[in-house]
Amino acid sequence: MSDSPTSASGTKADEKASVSKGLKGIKAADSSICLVDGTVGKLLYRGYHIDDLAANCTFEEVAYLLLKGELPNAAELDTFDDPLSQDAALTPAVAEFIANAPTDAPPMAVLRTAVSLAGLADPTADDLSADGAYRKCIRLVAKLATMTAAIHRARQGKEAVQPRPDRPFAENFVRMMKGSDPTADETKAMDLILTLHAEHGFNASTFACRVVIATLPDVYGATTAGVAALKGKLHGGANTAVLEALETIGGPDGVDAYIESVKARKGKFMGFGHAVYQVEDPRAKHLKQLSRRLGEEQGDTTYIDVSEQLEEKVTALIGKNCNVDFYSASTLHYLGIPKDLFTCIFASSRVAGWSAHILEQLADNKIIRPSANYTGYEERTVTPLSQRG
Ligand SMILES: CC(=O)SCCNC(=O)CCNC(=O)[C@H](O)C(C)(C)COP(=O)(O)OP(=O)(O)OC[C@H]1O[C@@H](n2cnc3c(N)ncnc32)[C@H](O)[C@@H]1OP(=O)(O)O
Ligand SMILES: O=C([O-])CC(=O)C(=O)O
Repeated sequence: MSDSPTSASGTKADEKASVSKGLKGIKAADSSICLVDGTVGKLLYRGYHIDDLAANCTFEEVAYLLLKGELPNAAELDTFDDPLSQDAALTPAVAEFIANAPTDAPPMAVLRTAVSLAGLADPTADDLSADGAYRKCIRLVAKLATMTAAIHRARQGKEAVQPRPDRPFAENFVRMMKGSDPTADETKAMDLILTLHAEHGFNASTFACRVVIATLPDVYGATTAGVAALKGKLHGGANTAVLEALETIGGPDGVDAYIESVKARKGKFMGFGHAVYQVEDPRAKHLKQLSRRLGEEQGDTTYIDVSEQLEEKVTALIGKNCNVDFYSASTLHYLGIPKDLFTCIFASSRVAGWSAHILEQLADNKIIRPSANYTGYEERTVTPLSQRG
């Protein structure tokens, strides 16, 4: 059966009908969560500019804003913090799965499975009432950071560090990864990274969450889809690919040769280009500054020096700016995080945006089912197997 109206002649469907490949530029639903204006590089979460949020809010405040629509006052934030910290601990099955996962498995694959497994341990997983779905979302915002930290520890053969309900989110996150208290600077850096990555409209992973939740399964399944989509190197996985590029380049002297090698194999420059921004990604400058500061504090600016050179040369060459993944690579590296964990850090933040979209989709649901411009055979008859050449 054709998936779209066929031509009047009844022969092959019209191959020239207009499609928007990748749904680029198509508005698939109303949403009040995020504005991304790619022509001027403007990003608003619920009407607040990303620069304003980056300067003035913690990740908890941003998560509250995304999920509830307004910034919290102090009392509201306290109330929000309760489930956020109490739900942070992992259930035994999930903790055990992470502790025993193959250490060479991609951390994002472990995270994806852990999120799905967490759904099995929640007897209320299928409750999609407004309250029920909200509680699941908070649970996942709380747990992805704990999962990420536990994955990091397990890969080093170390015991997971339990979350401390009395600690702020970013501090707890770094603490669970390091196994000791972070410095105020490390906590601030993590807070900024989490805020900058939390939300970005109908990006691929968020859209995947919305497609899944729109069939009314459960929040865990929708979030699993988000993790699965974010893993790819054209999306969240680009941050790992950027660090691989920096390692290949080695130092400022290697930049030109690297650019030539990408050109020669007609490859893509990881961390450059964006589906929406035609100008600078407004998050990149924050990460660039943070990366330089961390590099200077550590007395090793190699990767930030290389990144800045690469940015200048690649932008001039391909006419595309760097995106959020570009400077997050050197930043996370300076924070001592191994490159294949970068995308899990991204997921631990983006889960706030995914959750807001899951709740928004549920509040005014319509199954998401676009059509294809069918370009195959119109209709033909089956030749019996014995007669096929
Ligand atoms: C959090 C995020 O997801 S941010 C994005 C992270 N991804 C990356 O950094 C990977 C590298 N970048 C890319 O692959 C792309 O720019 C994407 C996937 C981000 C956006 O893709 P599109 O919406 O198709 O971008 P756009 O329409 O501008 O691309 C048109 C052409 O420009 C060229 N182009 C785009 N980005 C790049 C790049 N980084 N390097 C070289 N050429 C590029 C390609 O020829 C592309 O066509 P193709 O995809 O058929 O090869
Ligand atoms: O919006 C997109 O296409 C990619 C994304 O998630 C982001 O830039 O944060």
